[in-house]
Amino acid sequence: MTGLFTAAQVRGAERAAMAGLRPGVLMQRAATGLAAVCLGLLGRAHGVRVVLLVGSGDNGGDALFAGAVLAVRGAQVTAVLLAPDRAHADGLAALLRAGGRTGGAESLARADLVLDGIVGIGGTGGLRDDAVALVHAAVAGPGLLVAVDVPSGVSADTGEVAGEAFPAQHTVTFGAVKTGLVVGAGRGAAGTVHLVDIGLGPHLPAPDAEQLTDADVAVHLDPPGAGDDKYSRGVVGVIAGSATYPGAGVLCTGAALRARPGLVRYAGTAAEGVKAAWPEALVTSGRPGAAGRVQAWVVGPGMGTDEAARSVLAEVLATDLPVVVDADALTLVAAQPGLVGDRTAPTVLTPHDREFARLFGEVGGDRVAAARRGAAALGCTVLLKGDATVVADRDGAAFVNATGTSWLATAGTGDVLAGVLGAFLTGGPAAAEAAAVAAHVHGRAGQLAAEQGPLIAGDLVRVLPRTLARLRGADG
Ligand SMILES: NC(=O)C1=CN([C@@H]2O[C@H](COP(=O)(O)OP(=O)(O)OC[C@H]3O[C@@H](n4cnc5c(N)ncnc54)[C@H](OP(=O)(O)O)[C@@H]3O)[C@@H](O)[C@H]2O)[C@@H](O)CC1
Ligand SMILES: Nc1ncnc2c1ncn2[C@@H]1O[C@H](COP(=O)(O)OP(=O)(O)O)[C@@H](O)[C@H]1O
Ligand SMILES: [K+]
Repeated sequence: MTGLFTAAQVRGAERAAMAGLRPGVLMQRAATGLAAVCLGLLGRAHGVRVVLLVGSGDNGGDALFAGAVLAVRGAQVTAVLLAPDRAHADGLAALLRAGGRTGGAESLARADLVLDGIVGIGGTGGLRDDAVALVHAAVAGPGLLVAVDVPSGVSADTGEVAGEAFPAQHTVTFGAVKTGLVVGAGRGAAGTVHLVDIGLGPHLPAPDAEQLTDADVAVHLDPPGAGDDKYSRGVVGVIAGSATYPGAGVLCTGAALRARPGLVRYAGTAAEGVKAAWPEALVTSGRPGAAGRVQAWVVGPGMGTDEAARSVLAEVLATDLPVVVDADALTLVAAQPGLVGDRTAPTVLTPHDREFARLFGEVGGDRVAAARRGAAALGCTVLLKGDATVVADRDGAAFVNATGTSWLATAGTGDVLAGVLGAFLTGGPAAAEAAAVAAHVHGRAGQLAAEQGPLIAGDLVRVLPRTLARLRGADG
């Protein structure tokens, strides 16, 4: 797992680490690591033009010391100081000693690399006007955009951008990954995140949220053993689609079958379509109770929101089985929250932003807090979809998904996610982790399918076996 941390948590760890170190050591580690990443990105230093955007805090200090390292290696380094009388004095002296100089924003027009040291974890509110003007000039220029610790303008804690932010292609972050680099608008502004170890590890508290790695997911993908049969692999029940629109039922059932093949039962009005597409599924057009025993239900995609759908949903939610509540079922729960309020078995709600708003009010800029708010309000697990899907449990535990591709923004991919999630809910991990595993697998399937060009939802189902085989082989 990759821990995600808030600015306050990182500052606390910094204080503890500093207690045993000479002043300035952590900044030297940060700046040396930053310069090494820049050298790696540039391929060489000699003759390369580097421009530093320098605010008056330690973030600017990091940029100045890294600039000094690059200048010693032969780079032409120019520091643009936002507040010349308040720039980090030792950092500026080091840069000048190394042959660097100070200059104006016009240097950005010829930069090979721009280091954004305007503001890091000490930022508050929207980026100020003078900083915004520099960011615009950097974007207009040809340089590779690299943020120091956090792209200026991004909230390190939440990923919110109040106003504008430095649109980094790479972010070199120190000590720990901040939550705001991987979620919401911050994810888009951060580009590729590089973590530089500055020795905070032993001093960091439990993380604010977590990201699963391929290896974390692989432990939940054991192949069947000699003693397994179709029932022991988990029985998923799917209620999705309608006679007129069977697609959601076909996608959801196919995803459940492909994700963790054991047994999938389908109950609903898309029975004919599902039977034709998936002869492996046990299909009934009757009510959920007629489907036979299942270990987890997926209910909602394309099922409609009429009284018949409401009554089917109520029947499923009245069981003591884990349930994935998706799409139309979310609309029904928004109208009647009591449907899930009394459940003790795991319930995972999987809204996109509009569905979330109907249930809990607008998502807002802090997506992790929003998911936590929803989970606490209904005592459920909430999987909030997005380019970085967030999972929050009712106890506050949270995951931010690290996989995926914007090619997933196409109809029906959510139906596939619901089916995959149903499959993982039948065994193994607890609800929140199952949801995080499903989002991870779904994102990897999207990446794999997108290698062949634009994907449609059915492609995700087709590549699921190969996705799982690849993940099973993951060792880190
Ligand atoms: N923690 C660690 O382990 C380590 C931390 N390290 C580094 O220290 C950094 C934190 O440094 P920090 O505390 O000095 O704050 P920082 O991010 O430079 O911000 C303060 C500056 O921003 C300005 N400013 C504020 N808001 C603004 C806005 N909206 N728009 C524009 N400007 C704004 C504010 O201006 P002022 O309010 O003072 O006028 C002041 O100039 C951290 O991110 C990392 O890089 C590493 O060196 C080593 C280990
Ligand atoms: N821009 C994007 N980048 C990455 N993933 C996305 C993006 N847009 C949507 N997704 C993912 O695609 C899926 C869409 O689900 P949903 O909105 O329910 O669509 P549908 O109802 O058509 O199935 C979710 O898993 C979501 O996280
Ligand atoms: K920065």
